[in-house]
Amino acid sequence: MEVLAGENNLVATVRESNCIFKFDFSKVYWNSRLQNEHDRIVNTFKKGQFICDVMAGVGPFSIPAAKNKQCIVYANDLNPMSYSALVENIKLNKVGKLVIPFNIDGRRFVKSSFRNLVLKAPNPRSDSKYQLFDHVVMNLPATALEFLDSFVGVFHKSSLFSVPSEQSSDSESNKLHHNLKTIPSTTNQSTFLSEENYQDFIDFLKTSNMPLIHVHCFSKSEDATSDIINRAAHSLCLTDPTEILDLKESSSVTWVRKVAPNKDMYCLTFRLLKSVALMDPLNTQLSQHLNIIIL
Ligand SMILES: C[S@@+](CC[C@H](N)C(=O)[O-])C[C@H]1O[C@@H](n2cnc3c(N)ncnc32)[C@H](O)[C@@H]1O
Repeated sequence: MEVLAGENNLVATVRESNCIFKFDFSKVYWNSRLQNEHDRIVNTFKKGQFICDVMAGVGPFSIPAAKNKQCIVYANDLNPMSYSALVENIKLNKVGKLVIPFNIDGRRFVKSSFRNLVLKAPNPRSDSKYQLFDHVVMNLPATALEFLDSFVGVFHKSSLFSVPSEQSSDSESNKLHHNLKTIPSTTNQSTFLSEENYQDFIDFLKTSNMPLIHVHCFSKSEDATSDIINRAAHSLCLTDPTEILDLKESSSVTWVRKVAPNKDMYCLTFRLLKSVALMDPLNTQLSQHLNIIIL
């Protein structure tokens, strides 16, 4: 983007969904054509739910979710400029008690935020013993389907209880949890590390709703639904793509907008399968590696 005439200043203040967003157009992503899509997704959230916004930008899903639905949102963006604008917009909209901002890669964010939420249990807002996200939003249409591999094994013992190789995200989230008064950090996290507690968590999962994932993508295919489901299934290590659509009440492929004559943007919504979340990520990586060698 370039200024052709007038002051060389691309800082804008925009109103959307009862919220204010301030950002520098030349440094971050903003598209007012997505307002309907932002509203459509946020309208599916129920009051007080837990949201994981993996590619949050300057906050057009996260901030309305907090301000209009009182959701607790873990909001992340890899671009430091987006992160700074997100932090400023959290302040502008006075949702600092509900939105926790992060500035790390999306894959790492999925793993660490899922683990942190489970380990921060119990949730004082509900009777539930452990807390899971209710919704995950992934709006990076060019590659977000590939990021679905971060959910493989996200609740496997090794993902939940091993010490992460990079500590920064955890210490940052611990610091931020102190600001988030609605979820006090637990003092005795080590109790979750035992075999017995992991079994307790597995029993909890048996009767729990898994998160709904809303992942944006592009497709040029005439049969966009099959194209998108096949690509998602591949990232999720599913041999049968129809498994994604098994839970028909919660799965859908929604057309969002045309971005070029032969290219459309869609949103795939599906409930994370327990079998995917509990897969052993090491075995999966090994079998994928072996497949590559054999092929
Ligand atoms: C299409 S924009 C969407 C932003 C916002 N959700 C919205 O609807 O306006 C995609 C965002 O993903 C961020 N991003 C790109 N790669 C990323 C990654 N590996 N991890 C996390 N965020 C990433 C970009 O900085 C950008 O802000």
